[in-house]
Amino acid sequence: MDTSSTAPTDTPAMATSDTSATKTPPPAIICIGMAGSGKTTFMQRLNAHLHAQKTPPYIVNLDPAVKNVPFERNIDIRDSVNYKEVMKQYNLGPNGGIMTCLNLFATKVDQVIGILEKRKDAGSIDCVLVDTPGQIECFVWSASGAIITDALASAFPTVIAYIIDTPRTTSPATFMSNMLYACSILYKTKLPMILVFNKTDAQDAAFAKEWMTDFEAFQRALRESEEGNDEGVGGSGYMASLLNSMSLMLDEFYKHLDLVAVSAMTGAGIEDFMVAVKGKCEEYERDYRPEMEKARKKRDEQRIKEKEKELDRLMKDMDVDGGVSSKSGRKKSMPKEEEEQDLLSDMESSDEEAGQGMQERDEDEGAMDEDEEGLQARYERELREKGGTDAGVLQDASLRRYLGANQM
Ligand SMILES: Nc1nc2c(ncn2[C@@H]2O[C@H](COP(=O)(O)OP(=O)(O)OP(=O)(O)O)[C@@H](O)[C@H]2O)c(=O)[nH]1
Repeated sequence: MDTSSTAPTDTPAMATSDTSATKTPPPAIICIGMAGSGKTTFMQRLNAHLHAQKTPPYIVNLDPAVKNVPFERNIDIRDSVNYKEVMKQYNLGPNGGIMTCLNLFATKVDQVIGILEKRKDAGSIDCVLVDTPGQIECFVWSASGAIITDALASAFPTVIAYIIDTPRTTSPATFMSNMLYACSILYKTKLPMILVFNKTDAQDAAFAKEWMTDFEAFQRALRESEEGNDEGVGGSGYMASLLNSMSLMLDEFYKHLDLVAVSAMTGAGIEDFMVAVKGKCEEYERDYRPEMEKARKKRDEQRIKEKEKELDRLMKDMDVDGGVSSKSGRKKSMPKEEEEQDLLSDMESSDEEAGQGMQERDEDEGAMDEDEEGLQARYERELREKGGTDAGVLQDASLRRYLGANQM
């Protein structure tokens, strides 16, 4: 298979002048957002900002389908897998191609984390930036996306930056859809999240801040859009009441989020974003890491228990526990039901040994038996019809031998 799947290579990140920064672990920022929300532009702006601060980030591109990336990457999925070739070889569409590339890349995630950890230990990383495919579900809802995110989160304080296209979110319906998506990503990844309202040079994000902090303001906007027959709300009472109940439910969710208004185009709000990242990293260390470690410990314990159970079962199957004195012997301390079950299987096996159990029929063998029987019956009938013993026939030594052999 020529998917050009090679080990990820990294381009050395510039060593920072201030190695004291390594005292606090560098954050990993995973940029997720709908297609066209401005992830790449945002990363480009962030990259420029961090370079200006003399803390250049370590950049990982996980979008195999992107054509031009306007900044230097240290690790690029496109160096490991060839998106077009994957599509051709597996006969896939664009989304299937992206998912397969991510799956192939996920098999090398240990190497990627190894590279990152080496750089972290050397103190040459201040921040890891990860760009993801615009087909959000390919990353968020795929097993490989979860593997990559988990691996990163186990090595670095990881923050999700959920990029939102502000001008396209001004209607209560699209706003709510976006919030639900963010909520599901938070639930899926279980990582701290920052809502990045991008393109604020084109549309102020004040309305979003208001809707997220003042439930009544959102209700008002809902009513207005219903009266104005807004896109998605459409005068149907059902949609408005659905949004209404959802906004109540999401009220709790908003409390766990930071909202930052930025313009990737002009650079406004980037500093606020970095402050929010710092806050989320503290939150990660305080709340998320202990939870993650608890979950990992539980998973390991569960795995050990399952292994012990398997081993126990295997030992029983092999009679290593000494519970059986002989094949037909009674088994020590065995519950009645189990004993019956075991007896049944013993019977089955002894039947099999005696050749009475259910066995596959050998067709040739059966045909031969029938032929032999038929021949003997035919011969006896012949004898009877010819009046008992036909000297001529019985004198035939070979036939006598044949009859004798069959009557034995
Ligand atoms: N006005 C304005 N336009 C922006 C801003 N950020 C991005 N854009 C524009 O939005 C469009 C999409 O930007 P990208 O950065 O390619 O978006 P993306 O999310 O990476 O796109 P995919 O990777 O294809 O999903 C481009 O035309 C950008 O110029 C911004 O802050 N303000």
